[in-house]
Amino acid sequence: SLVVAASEQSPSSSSQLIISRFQQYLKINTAHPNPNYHEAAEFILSQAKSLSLESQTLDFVKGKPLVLLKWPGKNPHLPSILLNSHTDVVPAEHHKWSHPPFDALIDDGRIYARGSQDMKCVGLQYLEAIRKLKSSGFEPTRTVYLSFVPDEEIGGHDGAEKLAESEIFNREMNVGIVLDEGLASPKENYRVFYGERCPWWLVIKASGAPGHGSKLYDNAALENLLKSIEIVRRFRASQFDMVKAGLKPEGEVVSVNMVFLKAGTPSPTGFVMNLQPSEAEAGFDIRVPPTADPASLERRIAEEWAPVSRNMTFEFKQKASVHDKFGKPILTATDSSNPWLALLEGAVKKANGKLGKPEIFPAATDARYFRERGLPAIGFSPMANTPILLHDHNEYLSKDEYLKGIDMYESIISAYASYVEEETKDGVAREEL
Ligand SMILES: CSCC[C@H](NC=O)C(=O)O
Ligand SMILES: [Zn+2]
Ligand SMILES: [Zn+2]
Repeated sequence: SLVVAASEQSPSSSSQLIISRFQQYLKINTAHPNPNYHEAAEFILSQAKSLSLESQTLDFVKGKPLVLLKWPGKNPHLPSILLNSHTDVVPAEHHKWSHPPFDALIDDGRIYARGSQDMKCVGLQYLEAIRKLKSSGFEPTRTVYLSFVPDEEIGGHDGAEKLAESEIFNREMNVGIVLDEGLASPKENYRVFYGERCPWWLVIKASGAPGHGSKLYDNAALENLLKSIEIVRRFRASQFDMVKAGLKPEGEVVSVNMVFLKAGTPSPTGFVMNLQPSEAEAGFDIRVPPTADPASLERRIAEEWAPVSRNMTFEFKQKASVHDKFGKPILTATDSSNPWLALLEGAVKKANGKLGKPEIFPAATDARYFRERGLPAIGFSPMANTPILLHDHNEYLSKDEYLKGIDMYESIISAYASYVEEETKDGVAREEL
């Protein structure tokens, strides 16, 4: 007979099912500003049901469901593992893509879709790895949680931040380690992150006397703003030069990029051309490494970028703290005090992958909300030999890399969920087993 039982399906047809589930998730349009969170939550819940995972939907904020799944461990007293992923994606300019961003079409082995790298891949890879572990009979010693959170791309305030400060997180879940997103790697090494830069979104404003377009005079608003922009650009170049010279990795310098410029007196045909405006402003996306001195950067902003002496003011639209409440940089330990990094490395190796040196993530992720609470959090998205296309046009992930990533998580989750030897250096058990 041509009928084949599901359990006897060839590896290739089971791969096809895995890929088609990924496509299904990618086709749900969860782009801002109107993400379809409801459909994404339904999809995740249906996957959880097929895996017999416990599930609940947390409605911290109306219209923004956060799905929490649980795979109970044999020893519920051990700290649990949290596998986090965000369900939202950034918008796409449809007409600039070679393949529509929410059709998840496959071309030449590549799956094209917004979210294919950032980070629907990871969310579903966790689940596919659990599917494989379950069918192999694996039983976790530690409890494994999975959180599918909204709003990462707009700051995470109604998503991961709410979860991290919730009653359930702090009283019930007893999380000991968090895995969250990383970045693709164009080389054969996977990248791994132990911290991230803090976003400071700065707006500087200049004001000055208006004047005739023909008049040369000091302290015009635009003149003053341009002086600041020149100074900011010099600083930007000094930071970028260190990266170009190989003196510092990308995550360890301050980045400053101008993201808007606003000035001029509108007219029906554009702007009034013979009037120097009385106000001008510019916006900057600044990223501050946890290793930088935030006070000296703030001084630089107040004294050089927006000085009162040039009639300038400034305001932060976003200003994440670089230090924790003890004044220490918010970083996950990379030494032997943190067993999870070595476990990750070993697990990746076991699945025939290679891990690069731990880095600081250049942008922001939800991991910071967990690190702020003193928990170790590691950023990792298993995509090697892949160009970094997050937030770009034609974001894609190859089928093969996606499938390989599932093997990585199978190895990682089994290592993490089985890990019990938590001992201090003198051999005294730190936890009661
Ligand atoms: C202010 S939080 C912004 C978070 C966003 N994260 C991913 O791109 C980022 O811009 O890094
Ligand atoms: Zn992301
Ligand atoms: Zn993103």
